[in-house]
Amino acid sequence: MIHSWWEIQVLCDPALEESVFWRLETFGCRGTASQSQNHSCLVSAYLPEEEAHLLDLAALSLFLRQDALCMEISLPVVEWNLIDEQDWASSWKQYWEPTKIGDLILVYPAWLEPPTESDRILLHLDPGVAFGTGTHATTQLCLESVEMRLSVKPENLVVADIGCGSGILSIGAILLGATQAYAVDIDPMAVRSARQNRKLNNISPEQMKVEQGSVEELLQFVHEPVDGILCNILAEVIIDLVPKFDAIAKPKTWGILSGILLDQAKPIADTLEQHGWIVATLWKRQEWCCFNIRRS
Ligand SMILES: C[S@@+](CC[C@H](N)C(=O)[O-])C[C@H]1O[C@@H](n2cnc3c(N)ncnc32)[C@H](O)[C@@H]1O
Repeated sequence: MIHSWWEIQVLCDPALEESVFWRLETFGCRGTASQSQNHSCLVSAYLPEEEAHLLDLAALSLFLRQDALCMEISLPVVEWNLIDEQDWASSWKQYWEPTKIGDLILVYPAWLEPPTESDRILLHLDPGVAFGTGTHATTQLCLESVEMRLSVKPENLVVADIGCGSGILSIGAILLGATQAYAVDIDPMAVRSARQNRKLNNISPEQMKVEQGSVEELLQFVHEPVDGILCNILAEVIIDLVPKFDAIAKPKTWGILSGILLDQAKPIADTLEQHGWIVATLWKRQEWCCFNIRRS
């Protein structure tokens, strides 16, 4: 069966780019990518046809225009077209390039010939329809925090990756020295993508277990509390998940939470405090922030 996708393209002022990413992500888009075009920015994003009606797309366009009006910048041009899965695969891949993250990782598109020599650890990735190419600030903040946490070379470190998307955080953690990662995502397409990327990076299914679900499902296969929790999901979802972290945490467990807009930081911090977590550091990039947390 041919699967059709909406290709949504937004030509906007670069100042609007982060809002556009956020709106598209909230809308449920996958494979979001951007490229510079003269003094503008072209953001492309993809969504299965059955997940949006024309009216939804029109409303999205209206929100994007309202965002630009509030920021007093030029209005974006928003267009959408239906394309089939094969076109989708080639459409967005052309915009994605190898991306350095932190001091150690180089995220490398799986369809490009890898360099024979590199002073970085190569993380091979084909996210398919899943979120997590490494180009988004929220993923970068997470991976940089993982690098910082693992710089002390801990032994037998186990992480849980909630909302794994392409698996980029679990794979990154293992390449940086974690012994074991448990990854879950409610989206079956993300589960498929994370498993494929695990294979691309020569990681065994035992070392990186990937299952469909969330914290509840994680509990069925994680029998010991983990050392680190990685979670890059929208703030509203994180607020619901924080009370469930207890079940997989021990007194020294740390967490890295991303996907949080700066103006959502306070409710997240309050929720964490109410559930026995301390915000150790808060890293910012553009309008996003990433919480490094530990038990109080
Ligand atoms: C922003 S993406 C993050 C992907 C990847 N971890 C990264 O850092 O780039 C968020 C992912 O969380 C998943 N998700 C959303 N709500 C969830 C929940 N309650 N439990 C588990 N996964 C969830 C989505 O399907 C999506 O793949």
